[in-house]
Amino acid sequence: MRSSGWIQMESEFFMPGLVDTHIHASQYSYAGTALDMPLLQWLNTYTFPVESQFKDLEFANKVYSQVVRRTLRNGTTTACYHATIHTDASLLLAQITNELGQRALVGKVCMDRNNAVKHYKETCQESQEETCRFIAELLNKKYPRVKPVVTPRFAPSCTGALLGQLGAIAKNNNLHIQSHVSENVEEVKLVKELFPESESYTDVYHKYNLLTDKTVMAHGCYLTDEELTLFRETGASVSHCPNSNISLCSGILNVRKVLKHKVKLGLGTDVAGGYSASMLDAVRRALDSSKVLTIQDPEYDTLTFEEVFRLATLGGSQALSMDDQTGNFEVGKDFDALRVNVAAPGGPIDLIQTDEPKVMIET
Ligand SMILES: Nc1nc2[nH]cnc2c(=O)[nH]1
Repeated sequence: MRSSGWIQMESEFFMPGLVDTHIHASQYSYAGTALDMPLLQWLNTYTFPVESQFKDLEFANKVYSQVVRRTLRNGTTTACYHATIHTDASLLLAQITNELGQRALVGKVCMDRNNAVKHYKETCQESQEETCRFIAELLNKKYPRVKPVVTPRFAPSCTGALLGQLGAIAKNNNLHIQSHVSENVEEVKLVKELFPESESYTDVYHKYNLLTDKTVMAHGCYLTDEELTLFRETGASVSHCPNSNISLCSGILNVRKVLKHKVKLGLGTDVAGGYSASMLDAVRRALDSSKVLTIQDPEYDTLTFEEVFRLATLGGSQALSMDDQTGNFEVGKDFDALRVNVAAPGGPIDLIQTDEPKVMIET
C-alpha cells in the first residue's frame, strides 16, 4: 500500500483523522447563537466582548476543555486554533490539546487596533513581547504534537508596525502563521482605506512577510486572480469555512478557482462564525455551497464528495504544511485515524443490504 484514504473491514473502517484548518476555540461558548449580523458588526457586538473574558483562567479552562473534547469526539485529530490576546490562557489551550491528545497549532491572537471594544486590545509593544513569551514558553514545553502559530487577527485589527514585527518573529523562529483574508465585502473596503499603499488585501500581508509556505489564511471569498497568484507563489494556503461564510452572509468561495490557481486548500469550521464544531458539517456545507454556485451558473463544475473528503483530510494537512506527518495513511506518517463503525447500536446510520462501502485509494 502506498497511500490510502480508507481501510475496509466488515461494518467498520479506518479513515484519516479530520483536519480543521481554522477554528476559534475562544468562541465555542456562543457557537450556534448570535449570527444575525455581518462580520464587522458581529465582531464588535459579540466576539470581542466574549474573547475579553479569557483573562479569567477558570473560564478559559472550562471553554477550552469543552471545545477540545468536542472536536475530538467529532473526529478532528488536527486543529489550527485561534485563542485570544491573553498569553496564559493561550498556553492553557495548548496544554489541554496536548493532554487530550489532539495535534494542534495554537495561536495567541495579536491586535493593537480596536475602536469598538477599547479594553480588548494590546499596544504594539505588548503584542510583540507577549507573542515572544507565548512562543518561548510553548516551545519550552516540548509537546510532541502542539506548536505555536503566529496570529495577527486580521489586517483591520493590526497596525503596519505590528504586522511587520509578527512577520519577523515568524521568520526568525520558522513558525506557522494564520489570519483572515477577504472574507466580506465591507472588510475588503476597510483594508483598502487602512492600507492605501498596498495593491490588495493579500499584498498587505505579503508586504509584511506574512505570506509563506507555512501560512494559512481563512476565507478568501473575494480574492482576485492576482491575489491567488501571490498565494501560489509564496506557498500560502486558504482555509475554506463554508458554514461561517453562509451564517455571516459573507460570501461563497469559488473553490474551483482556488484549485485552478494551484493554491493549497483545506476546510475549517470557523467556530463561532460557523455554528458547528464538526468537520463533517464543514464537508456538507462545502458541498452545499458548491451546489449553490452551480445553481447560479449551471456551467460551474460542482465539487464531488470525494474532492471535499480530500479537502477535509489530506488537503487540510497540506494547507497546514503538515502533510509529511498526517492527512492520509501513507507509510511513514503518524497513524491519525478514526475508527468508524457504521453498524454501531443506536448509531445514526441505517444500513440497507445493498449498501457497499466505497474504497478510495490515492497513489
Ligand atoms: N469569521 C471571523 N472572521 C474574523 N476576522 C477577524 N476576526 C475574525 C473572527 O473572529 N471570525
